[in-house]
Amino acid sequence: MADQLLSAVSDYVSIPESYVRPESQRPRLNEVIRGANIPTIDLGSEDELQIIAQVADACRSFGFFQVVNHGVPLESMQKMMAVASEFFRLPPEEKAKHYSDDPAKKMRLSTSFNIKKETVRNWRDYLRLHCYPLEEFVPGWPSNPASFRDVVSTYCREVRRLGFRLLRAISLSLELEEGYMAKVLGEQEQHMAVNYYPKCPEPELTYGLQAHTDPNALTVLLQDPNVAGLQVLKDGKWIAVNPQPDALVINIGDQLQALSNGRYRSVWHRAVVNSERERISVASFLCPSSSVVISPPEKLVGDRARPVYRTYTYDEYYKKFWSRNLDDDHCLKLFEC
Ligand SMILES: COc1cc(/C=C/C(=O)SCCNC(=O)CCNC(=O)[C@H](O)C(C)(C)COP(=O)(O)OP(=O)(O)OC[C@H]2O[C@@H](n3cnc4c(N)ncnc43)[C@H](O)[C@@H]2OP(=O)(O)O)ccc1O
Ligand SMILES: O=C(O)CCC(=O)C(=O)O
Ligand SMILES: [Fe+2]
Repeated sequence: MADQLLSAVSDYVSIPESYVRPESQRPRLNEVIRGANIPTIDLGSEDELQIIAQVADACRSFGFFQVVNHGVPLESMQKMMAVASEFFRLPPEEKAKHYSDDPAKKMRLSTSFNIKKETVRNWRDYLRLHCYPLEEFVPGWPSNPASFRDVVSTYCREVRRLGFRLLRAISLSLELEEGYMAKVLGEQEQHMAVNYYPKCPEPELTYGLQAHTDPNALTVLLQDPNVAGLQVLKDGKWIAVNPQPDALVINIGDQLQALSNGRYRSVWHRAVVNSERERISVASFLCPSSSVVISPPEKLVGDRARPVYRTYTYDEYYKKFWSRNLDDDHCLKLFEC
């Protein structure tokens, strides 16, 4: 029901019980490392070999990096954030038209993560869109704000181009042919989560989105340049990602961890909230289509007797992924040989 949306209420003075995590699962914000940040890679550099080396290093050590000079125009990023903000400011009755709890829907507005299933809620509303091929999905997207479809489809096209450019760099960084990952991952699906995290009066007690890894291949995250909230797990410690105004955040998803035979890492990350400011982020997920077979190339199996993970289809993987809780053990563990 649409009245479950956090954005249907103008301000909270305390958080309802249904959002309060048990003591042992709280974010412990005072223990988070600030000022360390994830690597930043300048994709505009003329030194391609250096870019590829930096990509290899970031994917191995953090599984996360920010990119600048990435080819997505700043204007397009700003318009995407503006239209997302306008969408969540629409009157509740307008947003209610898009509300659904059914995860199989290809366009829906919902709250938390999966309210039919979870025991504790997240401090988050989200709009989820299937984005590829655009001509199939755009007619089903919201038409209010009036510029929504134009702005979001332009942004989606640009992000897709960036995604394929990154897959090329990732292939080369693993000493594979430049088109290897794009070919193996096939005609990739593209999904978007527009995340809205309202101000939260008790941010120590809850999450925007609890710890998880992304089940897809590669994620491109646009975030509010002025409000931090994304945190990445590194060596057992949570590191706060400081947003850079012109940067996009890239992370390796589970499928690239499997295809690289464990060399590149799909790492745990989470979104926390704060009491001062709302935050918006826009996650674009490049996903293999469901029939794609995931198995690393011979070259990356190397001298080992067998790959780290057994061969599976993406369909098999994401059914398993969704049948668990988001913060259970790493889903790839269930596919180890
Ligand atoms: C953490 O957030 C994410 C998400 C992503 C996503 C990257 C992708 O790769 S998206 C590609 C996967 N496709 C979808 O999510 C489309 C929506 N779901 C479906 O089409 C189907 O549910 C299904 C995934 C194909 C499974 O179908 P079926 O076998 O018929 O079983 P169901 O009864 O539909 O679902 C099983 C179980 O999982 C729950 N669930 C399914 N999808 C989602 C979802 N998108 N979000 C939350 N929960 C989901 C469903 O409710 C069922 O739960 P039960 O307890 O009722 O069994 C990338 C990065 C991210 O951070
Ligand atoms: O909002 C964020 O910073 C993280 C979002 C995220 O990890 C996701 O949507 O998968
Ligand atoms: Fe994520």
